[in-house]
Amino acid sequence: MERIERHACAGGVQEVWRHRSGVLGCDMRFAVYLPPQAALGECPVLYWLSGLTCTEQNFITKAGAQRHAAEHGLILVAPDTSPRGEGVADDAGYDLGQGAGFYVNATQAPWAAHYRMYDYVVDELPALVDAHFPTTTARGISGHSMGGHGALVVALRNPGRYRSVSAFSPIVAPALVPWGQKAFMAYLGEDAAAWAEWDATRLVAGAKERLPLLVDQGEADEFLDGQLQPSRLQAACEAAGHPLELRLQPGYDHSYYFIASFIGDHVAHHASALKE
Ligand SMILES: N[C@@H](CCC(=O)N[C@@H](CSC=O)C(=O)NCC(=O)O)C(=O)O
Repeated sequence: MERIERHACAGGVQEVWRHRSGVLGCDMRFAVYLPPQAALGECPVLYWLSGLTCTEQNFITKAGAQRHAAEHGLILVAPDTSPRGEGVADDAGYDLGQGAGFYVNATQAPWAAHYRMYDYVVDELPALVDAHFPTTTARGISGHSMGGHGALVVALRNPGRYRSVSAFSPIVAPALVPWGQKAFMAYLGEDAAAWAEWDATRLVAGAKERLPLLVDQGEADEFLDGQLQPSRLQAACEAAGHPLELRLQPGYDHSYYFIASFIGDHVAHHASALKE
């Protein structure tokens, strides 16, 4: 593992690391923010999953989360959004292939050889982070759009592993919208049953743990009706009795300006669960 960036930030340190991923079969980068408290002892970790077209850079350069993490003593970890490299399958579209891993384990050629972002986020990355940084066992997970879908699915599929979960503008029902349908057809094939395992609105009904979901959604989001459809998550949560706080924010779009406006609330939400 090699550190390739280090910047003083909000009293702590923002770093970017490169490592060989055995799960993905390629070199990967992830960002880690170490708050000032990490110099003195162990801190809980909040994982952030970014959206389509992102790398590990978007969140750390645009969201302004570091000052909130410093206030609450949380380590932030933000991985890249897919495997990458010359030998890794790709697509001409921005919504499939490199930059668009969708946090699933692909089963179909040519994607299955490298696209296992779920295993990477759930197992390989936390093991690496815990081995190299001063972490407690307390973990939260959040994300945006494709990464919001990823955060919800990862938390719902892993009862007991995360103490908190939240999302900005998540793709809540990927099996029913164009972004998700394109990715799932490519990565998972035609079997609808396989798709349901990666769809938050389908997973809520059978969730083994009723971990409260915090979701922020901009009402002026250009993808709201076509790709995001948060009312589907609301209906699924109501039917299952799953706690959901869905906050519709007037005037906000899909961008990181929206995330930057409310990331403080999300970090505080995670901190209250992670520091219990
Ligand atoms: N057509 C756009 C789509 C890309 C886009 O909007 N990406 C979002 C996430 S969308 C869902 O996962 C994003 O986070 N972009 C990066 C950023 O820094 O804003 C395009 O290709 O521009």
